[in-house]
Amino acid sequence: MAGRFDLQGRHGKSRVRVSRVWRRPAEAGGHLFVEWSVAVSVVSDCLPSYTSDDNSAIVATDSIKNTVYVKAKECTEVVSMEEFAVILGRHFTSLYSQVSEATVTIVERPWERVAVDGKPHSHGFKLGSEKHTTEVNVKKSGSLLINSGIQGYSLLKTTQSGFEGFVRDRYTLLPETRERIVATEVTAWWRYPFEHISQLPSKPFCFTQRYQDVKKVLADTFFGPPDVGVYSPSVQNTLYLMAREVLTRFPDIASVQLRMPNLHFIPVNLGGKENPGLVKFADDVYMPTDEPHGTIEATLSRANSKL
Ligand SMILES: O=c1[nH]c(=O)c2[nH]c(=O)[nH]c2[nH]1
Repeated sequence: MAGRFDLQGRHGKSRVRVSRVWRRPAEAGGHLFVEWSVAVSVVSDCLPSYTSDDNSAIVATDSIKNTVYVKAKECTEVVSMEEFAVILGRHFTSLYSQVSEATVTIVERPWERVAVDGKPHSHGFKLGSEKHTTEVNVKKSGSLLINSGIQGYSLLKTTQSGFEGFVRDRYTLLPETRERIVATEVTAWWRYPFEHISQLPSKPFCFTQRYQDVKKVLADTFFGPPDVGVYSPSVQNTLYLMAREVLTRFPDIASVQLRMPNLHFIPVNLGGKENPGLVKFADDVYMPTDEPHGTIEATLSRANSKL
């Protein structure tokens, strides 16, 4: 077989759901709570398990799943999802000689502390919408890649958006406009600059704070100032300004990728022979639809980045 085929495999466990509570007293801010869906995938030298009945090198995916709970238990101090992913990646690549590489992906369920009578509750949470995600790759050498992101960040504004000057040919029906609703569900990914375990910051929780900061910069740029907003000539331009602001504000983010579907709100004009002008659109009644929708995405990196 050797020489004829090149076999590369990986295995792991997906959708390992784990929650953890860190029980701080109310005076210290109350309980911290997270719910994560973890996926672990290892590159492991266990080729005989593919080509024969020899499973002797396989770290069972069931053991991989168990490890997620063991490590969660061991995290007696608060950790961010990025740190937890690094802990798992280091574990698999250091404990098992046959594992050369591990990729750990985590999606957080967005439980948010509730406020009762305007006061943050010490142990009450409600589910939010957009999700923090991370994908961490750890190699046996200690080399590292950390990407984090946001999924399902739904943003909409009712004005200060238009679309003009695009190609007009025999296929074009869309009227030009300087007044429309723009809505999207942002997916963002960005890369942190740490390329080796030894470069990781020791300050706990900085990844979580950075997620909150990026989220705010994305939304603030999308919306503009609260009273007047900011005009968007296209989703493309708004996407670029959002990405540029992330790189400008956070020098340690090397590149950012944004996917922003254009979720259409179509002007409603109804009328027939007998009832012309039954509903005449005056920037008021729309038909929302996400099928079909525009797809707009781009990656912005620093020009001199080696990444
Ligand atoms: O902001 C937009 N970008 C497009 O590329 C596009 N295409 C389209 O039909 N509407 C829009 N809007």
